Amino acid sequence: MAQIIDGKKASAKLLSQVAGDVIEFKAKHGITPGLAVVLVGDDPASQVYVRNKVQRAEQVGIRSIEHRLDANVSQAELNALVDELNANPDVHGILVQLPLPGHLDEDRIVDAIAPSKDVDGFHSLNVAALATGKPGLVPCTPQGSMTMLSETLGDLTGLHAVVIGRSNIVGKPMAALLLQANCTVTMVHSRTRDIASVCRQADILVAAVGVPKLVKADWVKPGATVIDVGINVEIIDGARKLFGDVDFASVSEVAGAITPVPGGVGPMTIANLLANTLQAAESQMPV
Ligand SMILES: NC(=O)C1=CN([C@@H]2O[C@H](COP(=O)(O)OP(=O)(O)OC[C@H]3O[C@@H](n4cnc5c(N)ncnc54)[C@H](OP(=O)(O)O)[C@@H]3O)[C@@H](O)[C@H]2O)C=CC1
Ligand SMILES: Nc1nc(=O)c2c([nH]1)NC[C@@H]1CN(c3ccc(C(=O)N[C@@H](CCC(=O)O)C(=O)O)cc3)C=[N+]21
Ligand SMILES: [Mg+2]
Repeated sequence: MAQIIDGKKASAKLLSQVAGDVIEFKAKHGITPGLAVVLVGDDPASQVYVRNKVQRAEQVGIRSIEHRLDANVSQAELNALVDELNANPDVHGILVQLPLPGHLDEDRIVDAIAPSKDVDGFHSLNVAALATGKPGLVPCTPQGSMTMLSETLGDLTGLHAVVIGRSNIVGKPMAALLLQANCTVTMVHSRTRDIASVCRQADILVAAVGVPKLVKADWVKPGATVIDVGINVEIIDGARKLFGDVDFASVSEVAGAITPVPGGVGPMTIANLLANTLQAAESQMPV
């Protein structure tokens, strides 16, 4: 039976570090770090995440400001809000919850955010910084996954990491961080041939797909470390249940260590968002 990597515990540790650093920041600068969360439309799943983010922010002493916009908001109206938040000195971090409704251009909105306030690390300049190993804001989910990997495995040098999924928000930045940590990195996706046999070579297997229970026991090398990023919601007998991209019941009998869903990557994502907000606030202070 695999070791269960406890994301709640890891996130509690990071949150308490951030809370301490926020106290220092306030004492030093006399202001409170602020995070603006922009939610367009009324998708219930997004509302849950946004509520979680706002609650955790308050717990660590970060002021959070929620902006809810109608699903029909125009590109110009959303851009105007982002411009206003960019100019507001009380706002140090800006997160626009994705995905946006289809009539809005996600790339243009993300690139409208001031790079120094881009706590998701999705702005083109932060993407470039990550790709070239320069300092910048790093996406929260991959960052949180790396922390759990390091705590589980120590130095990752030379390990073969396979990342399933190539999205800009998870798969690609995850691969960049693994490469930076000296892993040999393979990316697989919906067009990969014989995906099971590629995954079976992995010492580290990261699943960021959005297909419930896609990864089966025979995709996993015995003893491998499995990071399950997937958050798939199903309603079973009227109750809301979460599933990862990994078939936890069977894979946990083969893997050496595995993150559960819920209680794995999700809580670490939020803790890293708040760590990034503090980092962003620090970077905006006069020297
Ligand atoms: N825990 C957390 O904090 C977070 C969780 N998530 C969750 O992670 C998952 C992935 O999110 P995201 O990256 O945004 O998703 P996207 O839909 O943007 O990307 C999914 C990727 O998976 C690939 N894929 C789809 N089906 C298959 C398949 N059958 N076999 C192999 N590859 C496949 C796609 O391939 P192709 O490119 O070829 O289409 C694509 O690259 C979701 O469940 C999401 O909810 C996301 C963000 C944060
Ligand atoms: N701009 C932007 N940035 C994001 O970081 C972003 C986003 N858009 N859009 C959606 C995805 C998804 N995401 C999650 C964050 C926390 C949990 C989380 O806390 N999950 C809990 C369970 C929460 C529940 O009950 O649903 C857990 O896994 O234990 C899940 C998913 C961030 N995302
Ligand atoms: Mg996506």
